[in-house]
Amino acid sequence: MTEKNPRTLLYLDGVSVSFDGFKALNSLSFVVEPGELRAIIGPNGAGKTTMMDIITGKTRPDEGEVFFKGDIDLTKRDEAEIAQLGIGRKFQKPTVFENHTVWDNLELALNRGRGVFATLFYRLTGEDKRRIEEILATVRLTARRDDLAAGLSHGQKQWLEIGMLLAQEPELLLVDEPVAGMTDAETAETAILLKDIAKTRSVVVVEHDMGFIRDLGVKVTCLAEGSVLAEGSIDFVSNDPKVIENYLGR
Ligand SMILES: Nc1ncnc2c1ncn2[C@@H]1O[C@H](COP(=O)(O)OP(=O)(O)OP(=O)(O)O)[C@@H](O)[C@H]1O
Repeated sequence: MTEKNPRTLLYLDGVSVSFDGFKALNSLSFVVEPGELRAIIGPNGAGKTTMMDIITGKTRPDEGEVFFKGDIDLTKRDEAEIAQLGIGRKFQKPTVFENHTVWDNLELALNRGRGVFATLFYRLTGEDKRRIEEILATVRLTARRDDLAAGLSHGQKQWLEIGMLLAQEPELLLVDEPVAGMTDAETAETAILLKDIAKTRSVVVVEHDMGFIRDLGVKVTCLAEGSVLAEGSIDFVSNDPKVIENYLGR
């Protein structure tokens, strides 16, 4: 049982969910503190995606507690409400608007909460522009601001989408396999970028790339068969015989 602290940003305890009798999550407990960057590793089918689905309200747990910012019960909220509460999710595949410029993608993301009609007549304030400039710098796309998103590399599209999520000012950002398909240079830059982002919010990143996880240099949680197998520094986790047997040694 995990001790619940009112300052804890995300708190999962004893979370289980089954699909057709198969336990995808099995009494999972997981805690993220404000401003924390956490890496999640684990074999295929370990429950990493299902855990993200539970946090974002896509899947309901059969059992267990899921709280955000101390006392907000996420199991009672739907996906839209959870996004509104400040939980952003980056899926594996980038879904940027290819035929719009980098700047316009960020402007659209900034306007997302305003509704279609309001957006049509909305003019960016100086503050909005300053915010977009800041996001461009964070996601390393200042020099590409006027280029169509279609012309970006795969890695840059991933960064743009992270920028679009930042426009929503999430307190918790969930990022699923961001470096899959990236070049080595982009992968190294993504580790720096996520560390920058985690200076102002919490980030949970799922990845299989162990070099990238090592670059992050943060606490790692290894999931297997729907629960936590090991948790701690990368050296601690990667030397755990259970982790070697279930994941690294495969
Ligand atoms: N909606 C669903 N219906 C049936 N089974 C599901 C569903 N979602 C997940 N599962 C099963 O639950 C298990 C956990 O899957 P999950 O996608 O969470 O693992 P994962 O750790 O994200 O794996 P990967 O690294 O391959 O993405 C898998 O065996 C999967 O087939």
